[in-house]
Amino acid sequence: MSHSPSLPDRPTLNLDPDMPVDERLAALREHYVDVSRVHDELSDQLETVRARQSDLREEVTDLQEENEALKTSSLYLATVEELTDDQVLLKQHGNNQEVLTDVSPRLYDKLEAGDRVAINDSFAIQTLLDAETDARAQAMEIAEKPTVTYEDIGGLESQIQEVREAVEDPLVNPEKFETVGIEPPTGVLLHGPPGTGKTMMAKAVANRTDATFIKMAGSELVQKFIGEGARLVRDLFELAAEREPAIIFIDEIDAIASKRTESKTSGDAEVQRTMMQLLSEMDGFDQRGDISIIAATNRFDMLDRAILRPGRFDRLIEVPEPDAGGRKQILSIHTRRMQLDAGVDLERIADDTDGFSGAEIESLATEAGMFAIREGRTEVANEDFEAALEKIEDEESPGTPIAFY
Ligand SMILES: Nc1ncnc2c1ncn2[C@@H]1O[C@H](COP(=O)(O)OP(=O)(O)OP(=O)(O)O)[C@@H](O)[C@H]1O
Repeated sequence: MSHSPSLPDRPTLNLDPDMPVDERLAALREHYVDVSRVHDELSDQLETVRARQSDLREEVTDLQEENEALKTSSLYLATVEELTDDQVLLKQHGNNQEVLTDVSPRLYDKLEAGDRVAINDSFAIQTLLDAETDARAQAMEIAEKPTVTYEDIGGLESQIQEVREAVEDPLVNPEKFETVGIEPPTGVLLHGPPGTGKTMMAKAVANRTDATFIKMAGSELVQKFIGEGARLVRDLFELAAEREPAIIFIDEIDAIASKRTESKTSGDAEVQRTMMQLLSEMDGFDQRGDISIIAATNRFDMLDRAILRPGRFDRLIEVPEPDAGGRKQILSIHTRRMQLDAGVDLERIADDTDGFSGAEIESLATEAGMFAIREGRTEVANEDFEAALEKIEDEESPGTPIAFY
């Protein structure tokens, strides 16, 4: 190594047996002095090397820490749009921001338009995602702490109560179940028309329990990640185990757990494998600790009953379309940050919106706000809600299924 100091010459001793004794003694003394000197020199060198070793050890520890920090800090995902002469045009996922960034020639050679990459805060490419990581990152939505709370959900008091008992209590007070001597439900299935607050409820429990919220959409497993469904389901449970306490939310579970159809296409076999993986993950579930599973569907009638057996999705909660009281609450929630004219009668609007889901009521409120802006007003008036209602009703052309529940 270039840093190592050169070793001192080894002292030599030439003792001629014919030499007189006093000369041999003198030679030995001299040799002893040489050896002592070399010993001292070597000791010094050893000390220097030890000091250097300890410096290097410290450096290694620092680098390891830095490496860990780099590995654990959050990265964003982006897609390579174009490669210019020596730069890369990226589009960040989520906000669609486009950036031009420099890359090392080594990485540049590996990149192609369409590749997905992980980038840091300064848009520097950290890694090219392989198909596996890519699918995992895309198929799952992970939120450390979703912001939705029970107060943001209108009109589902009894459903919220049931969800709290079935999911929140086992996570927060597991001893309650132990004392009584019952097993908490394994999985909770929320079923009801689209846009009625099923996802919100799952997020609100995660918020309340400080659990990581991990969402996977059943439809994406079978449409987007063909051939990878079963592996992604395994990954989903593995990830939850790494992040526990965690709430796994499987949206549109009907896409992977529908009653078996007559046809025997390869697509069906794939869906079947994905469902079998889900069932086997759930069957081996009790050792998993702080993980809860919530699934949602708006096609309850289509479900394969195998997933509803005890130990699987054994707690069913119906989330219906809101009634007038519920609609009024949802309207208040979605207009609470809006400036409303004193003439706005939420009760009347709730009566006029029979058949609307929570999501549709939210768009009604936004639409009314848009009408006010268009009129140059800052307060939203009754007429804006009326105009919004008319617009939404016009858009629902006959024959378009809003809800196929
Ligand atoms: N009960 C509700 N209270 C307040 N807002 C609601 C309610 N239901 C729906 N919303 C609004 O509609 C949006 C969509 O709701 P959510 O995603 O929870 O519906 P969902 O039942 O999971 O729908 P889907 O079956 O289509 O996945 C929410 O972000 C919220 O703004």
